[in-house]
Amino acid sequence: MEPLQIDSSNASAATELSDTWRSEYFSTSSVVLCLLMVYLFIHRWSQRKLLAPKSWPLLGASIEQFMNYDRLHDWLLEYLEKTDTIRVPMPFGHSYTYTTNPDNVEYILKSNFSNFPKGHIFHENMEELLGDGIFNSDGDAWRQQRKTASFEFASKVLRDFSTVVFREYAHKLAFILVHLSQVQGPVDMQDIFMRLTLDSICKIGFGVDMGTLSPVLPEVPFAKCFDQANYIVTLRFIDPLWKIKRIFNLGQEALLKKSINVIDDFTYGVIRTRREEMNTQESAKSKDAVRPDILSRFIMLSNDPESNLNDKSLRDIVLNFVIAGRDTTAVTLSWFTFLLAKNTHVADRIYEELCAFEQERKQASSCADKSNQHPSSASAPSNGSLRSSSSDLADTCSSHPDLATIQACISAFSALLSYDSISCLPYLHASICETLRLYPAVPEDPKGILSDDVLPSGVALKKGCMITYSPYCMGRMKALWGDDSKSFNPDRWIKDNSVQSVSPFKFATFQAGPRICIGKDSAFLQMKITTAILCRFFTFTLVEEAPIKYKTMAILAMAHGLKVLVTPRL
Ligand code: HEM
Repeated sequence: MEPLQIDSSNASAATELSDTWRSEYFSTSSVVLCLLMVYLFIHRWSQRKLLAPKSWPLLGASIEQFMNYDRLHDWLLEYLEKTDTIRVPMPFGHSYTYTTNPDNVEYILKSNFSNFPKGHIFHENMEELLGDGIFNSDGDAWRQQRKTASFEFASKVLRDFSTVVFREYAHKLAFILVHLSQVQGPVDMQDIFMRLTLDSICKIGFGVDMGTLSPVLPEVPFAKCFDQANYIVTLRFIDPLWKIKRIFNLGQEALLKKSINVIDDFTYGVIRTRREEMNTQESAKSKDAVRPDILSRFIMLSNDPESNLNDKSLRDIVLNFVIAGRDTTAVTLSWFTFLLAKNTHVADRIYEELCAFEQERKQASSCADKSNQHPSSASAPSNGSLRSSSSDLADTCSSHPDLATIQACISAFSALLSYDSISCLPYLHASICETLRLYPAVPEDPKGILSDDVLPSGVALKKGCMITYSPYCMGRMKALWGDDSKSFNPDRWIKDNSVQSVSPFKFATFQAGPRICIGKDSAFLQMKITTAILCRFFTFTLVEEAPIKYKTMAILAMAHGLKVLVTPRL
């Protein structure tokens, strides 16, 4: 066989061609690369004076945001301290604007309210968890729920019912702490507060006894899945790929699906039970059928075909009230306890206020008892003659602090706490406000933008993007609270021995305007009753090795809980 002949002139031509092609390819690539570098350089250079996060083409500032996700609020604060409104560019030309300017906040929440609904981005991101509930709806759907819920919250029946429930559960909590204080080792107060508020909102909201607040601290799959779902839907705000992950049921989105199933099973179960109770002839006749809980009112409303309320709407309503009533109050109580553990002088002042309150109340009730027995002798009793059996008990408590007497003291003290009586605890109230200033339960509150707009500070807003006012950053701004804005100082709230009200557009922790938090008074009622008992009977010591930091999600929860040592105090 003839060997294959290679035409050497053809081969060298081919080599030459490929060399030329290669060198052209490399030089073109080098030019493109250089142009890209120049473009990137100019892109970044043109932003050198920008006080907001700098962007990259196509990606916006998402890399920087992702890298700071665990400390998102403080990352924003670093920028917002330089200028009160910033634009954070996101991938594909989208952007989030953040503001801490009270005039802007008033404009968004009140003056031009109709241009800043929750919007479709928020609705879409939150839909699996919140559905079309009050937190996640606009227009008529929101108005209808707001009207019914406002009516409920304004009722004295609900207030009285809530007071009894809050007192009962706070009392139960204190007994559990007495028990746990005898056991060596730290207690996770955030977990306990979550149980407290879950049990109370389920009782007040749906008339259901959950029993999660019990000395054995049982596992609560609903609560675990609820927290997981809350975290994952918040993550969607910075993850441009979440929809793809949802379609293919990948990663966090797969976990979300599982969590939602558990949540739904629980919620539909609550609705079914309540509906059955209301439908049975026997309970319809009993006075229990007209329980003052929120779900019962909505179920009654759903019987009217014009209301358009079905089981799915009731499910959404239930979950929205759980997120509203459970997490917000529990995390505030956790941050409050954390701040007291770090500021023992504040804990001591609250304790003194509560001891004085206890003394006064006992004297007042003793006076009332005496005047009931001897109406003619009501005018001038001497202090010495006013010793009631409960103050005798207090003496016993101090001298013999065994478990049974501590518990008896707690019970006697709890009985003094009512809606009216707790209104005269200014320092305690101020300490809660101060906690909410530094650690607002809803740290960032985003709104959609319906049409192009300009904020009072002059910043332009683009239709379809998002504007967020940041209660977390606002609470820490020197420009709003002075040089000591980052320190915990309840006295800043007090003038002439009473708590000063502050504009809700500056202290925006409960939002403001037409969508202001409906449960604000209820939250204060529960927080004051609970903290009064806690501060009167316990001290809390932080456990060194446990770092306290927040987890970035819709609610400002502590990432690793709040591990403390609890010591009874008499
Ligand atoms: C420390 C406790 C609380 C804080 C800091 C707080 C804060 C807030 C904030 C910032 C909003 C506006 C959220 C948004 O943009 O939609 C809100 C709304 C709301 N809150 Fe609260 N909240 C607290 C407790 C409660 C409680 C205990 C309830 C009821 C049980 C409640 C019921 C509601 C409801 C129903 C809304 C929706 C109002 C609407 O959109 O019209 N909140 N709350």
